[in-house]
Amino acid sequence: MLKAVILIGGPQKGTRFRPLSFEVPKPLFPVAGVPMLQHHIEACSKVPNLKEILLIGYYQPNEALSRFLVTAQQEFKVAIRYLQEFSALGTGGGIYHFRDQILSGGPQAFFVMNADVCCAFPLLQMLEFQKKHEETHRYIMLGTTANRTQSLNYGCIVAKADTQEVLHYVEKPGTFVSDIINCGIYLFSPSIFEHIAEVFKRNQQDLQLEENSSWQRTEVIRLEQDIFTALAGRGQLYVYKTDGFWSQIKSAGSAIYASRLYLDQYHVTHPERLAHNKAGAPVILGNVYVHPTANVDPTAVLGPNVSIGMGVTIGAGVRVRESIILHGAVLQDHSCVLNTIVGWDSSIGRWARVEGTPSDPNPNDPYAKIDSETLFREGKLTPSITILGCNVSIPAEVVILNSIVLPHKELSRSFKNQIIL
Ligand SMILES: Nc1nc2c(ncn2[C@@H]2O[C@H](COP(=O)(O)OP(=O)(O)O[C@H]3O[C@H](CO)[C@@H](O)[C@H](O)[C@@H]3O)[C@@H](O)[C@H]2O)c(=O)[nH]1
Repeated sequence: MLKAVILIGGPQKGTRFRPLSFEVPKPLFPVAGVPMLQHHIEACSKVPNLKEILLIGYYQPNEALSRFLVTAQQEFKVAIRYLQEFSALGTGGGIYHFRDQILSGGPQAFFVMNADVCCAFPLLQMLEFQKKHEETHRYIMLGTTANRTQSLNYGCIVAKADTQEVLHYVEKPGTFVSDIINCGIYLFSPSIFEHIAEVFKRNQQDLQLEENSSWQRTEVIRLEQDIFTALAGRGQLYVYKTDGFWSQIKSAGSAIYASRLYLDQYHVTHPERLAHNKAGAPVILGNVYVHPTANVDPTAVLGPNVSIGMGVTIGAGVRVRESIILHGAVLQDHSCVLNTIVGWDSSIGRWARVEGTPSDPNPNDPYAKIDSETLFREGKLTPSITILGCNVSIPAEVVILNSIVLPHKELSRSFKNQIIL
């Protein structure tokens, strides 16, 4: 029997996702028409004998999460539970704290996945890789190739060329270590907890020596720095390299990029989710997802890379490209929306133009990843995609460019490169 754990983090971690994470926990933000987490869950549901998925995080239980769990369990016919950490315990501390729940029922192995990645999830291949070398391959991490500069933003893996044994692991190094990076998806045998227990005990001893020590700190354990670095070179940790698509989803801009990757995958996995050109329907360019309840005027032009949410209304002559339109939004006649996320229930007036600047990876570098852009550079807002928070109202005939608009704002004029509070 197998299990899977998805590390969903908690509220303060989603800062690069504001103002969207005000409304919905980041792991539930829709990517290619479905909550980010649903892609992980669907991949797990295709693994034979995977009996349970545990979401571990420090969000307060909330209605959106509970509703999602109920629907996902029904749709994917797999048990899913949310386990709440009392505070952020780190990527290793969370699974250690809930080790009894993970190990109940006696799984031979379990997957651990970061929630904020988008990926083809080659879980079956990882399992096969482990099975082939049962004696040694206790812990497998998914790796992919990045370019030299960007590799510094990730966990870097040096592996033996023939066996793929991890010889050296450095989390976000200061100088170049390796162009193979950690994708944040692992397959562990239960014995991983022995290694985490060692770190836990060491933390305890260290804290006993300190004054004003806090009990909580012994429980904070990072898989990357505390476990992988120590396991490297000991013949137990291996990397399975994938050439499939992979990206982090840290910022709102990367959600649009991740949507593009998943929409492309829908040609194989969910062709029914892709809109097609037909008589009396809007013009579709490239990959577009339209929720069945959306009301789109046949003279609108959508795509490429557009996701239209539940109950959205799109008027005559509207143009949408490289954007996510969240549920209940209204795009009035002849408005134009490019490289933008339009928040829930927002409305864009007639002939208005809402536009952002994409932060796509360099298309000429096959290993380039999306940069998780910082909000400000040299005191100025970096040009990025435009984000309208929920219930924002944009008047007719204005231009909103490279801006972030906080929820419930009623704008009265054009704006450029601004955060509108
Ligand atoms: N439950 C729980 N989850 C957490 C916690 N801290 C982080 N997470 C979750 O763990 C994942 C990793 O988050 P970060 O700690 O922010 O790390 P990172 O900068 O994304 O880097 C990690 O992922 C990269 C791939 O995307 C890796 O390259 C890198 O090595 C590392 O594993 C995210 O899904 C986040 O929600 C925690 O205390 N508790």
